[in-house]
Amino acid sequence: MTHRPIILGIVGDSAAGKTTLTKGIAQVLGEEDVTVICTDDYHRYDRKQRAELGISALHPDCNYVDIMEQHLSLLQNGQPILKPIYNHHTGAFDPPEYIKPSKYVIVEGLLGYSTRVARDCYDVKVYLAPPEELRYEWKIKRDTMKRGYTREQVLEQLQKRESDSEEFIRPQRQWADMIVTFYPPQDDTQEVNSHLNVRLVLRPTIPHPDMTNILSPGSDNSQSPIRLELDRDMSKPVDVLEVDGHATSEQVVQVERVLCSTVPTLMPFCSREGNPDIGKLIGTTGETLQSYPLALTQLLVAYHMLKAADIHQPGIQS
Ligand SMILES: Nc1ncnc2c1ncn2[C@@H]1O[C@H](COP(=O)(O)OP(=O)(O)OP(=O)(O)O)[C@@H](O)[C@H]1O
Ligand SMILES: O=C(CO)[C@H](O)[C@H](O)COP(=O)(O)O
Repeated sequence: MTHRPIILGIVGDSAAGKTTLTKGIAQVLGEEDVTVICTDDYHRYDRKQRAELGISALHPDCNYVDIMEQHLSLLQNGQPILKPIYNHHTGAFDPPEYIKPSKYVIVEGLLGYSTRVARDCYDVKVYLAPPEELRYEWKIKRDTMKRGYTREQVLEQLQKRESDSEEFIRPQRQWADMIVTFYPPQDDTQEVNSHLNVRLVLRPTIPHPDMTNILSPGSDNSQSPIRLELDRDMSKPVDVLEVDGHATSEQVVQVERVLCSTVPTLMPFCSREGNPDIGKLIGTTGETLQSYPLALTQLLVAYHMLKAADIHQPGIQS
């Protein structure tokens, strides 16, 4: 019998942090159990053709959205796919690869929630929405260091793509179960990336863990480095979990405890169990950073994957 994998979507604009979050979650779930698909592989044109046609990679017409949908449906049914490969170093396509889905599949990319068929394939949907200034900074550093662009070329691209970002990328926020925004603390715009705060918008489209006991009843939590608040997102009511970059290990452990009390299989991945890699990321200049806000984000997403596995794959979870 073919087991149906649990599928996580991670969508957001270019350099919003999708690959970084994907790597962290795969590390939490165990890389041998995770298949990662990047939807950049479904680009219709290579870099040279896009420049000639004057079309951006963000436009649905610049992508084989139909093949992406078909592959998502196959993966959802536990079937293998023959996936194209877009190579960011050469700006061209490599020979396709044959992929069999593991227990968990993470699909990250630009247009993952752009159609109903695609959206219906995910168990958990995350959208990344850093402030545009931070995203620009990340994109300039990443594209100049890893994709062979000059700073001027990246800035020109960002400017040219803005209308497609507005029309095709940002509206996908509405379909997410969880919206993740890393941002620098207000009092320090030069804050290093490991101390960024995170704002997690939790939509009631999936059952989130009950975190009310991390609040001291009756007290004002506005000054606390970890806060649970009620708010609105796209005019709909949501819960918001805020974690400041300077939250201490003890405070973070409190939240980890809440997550692990409902999903004990998450326990080995928590920082209190001595998982040294949780929250680690490679910075834009290749340096290794560690962030508690990132660690908690990874754990919360992993929590939802493990919960979904409990429901859809009973018996095969370790
Ligand atoms: N949470 C974070 N904290 C600090 N730095 C981050 C974070 N997320 C991403 N970055 C930095 O931003 C850069 C771009 O991130 P990443 O490659 O994950 O984006 P992406 O959304 O996958 O981009 P693309 O879609 O263009 O491939 C990374 O090189 C990393 O240094
Ligand atoms: O928006 C992007 C997501 O990564 C890239 O710009 C797009 O995939 C094209 O890649 P490249 O710039 O390497 O040709």
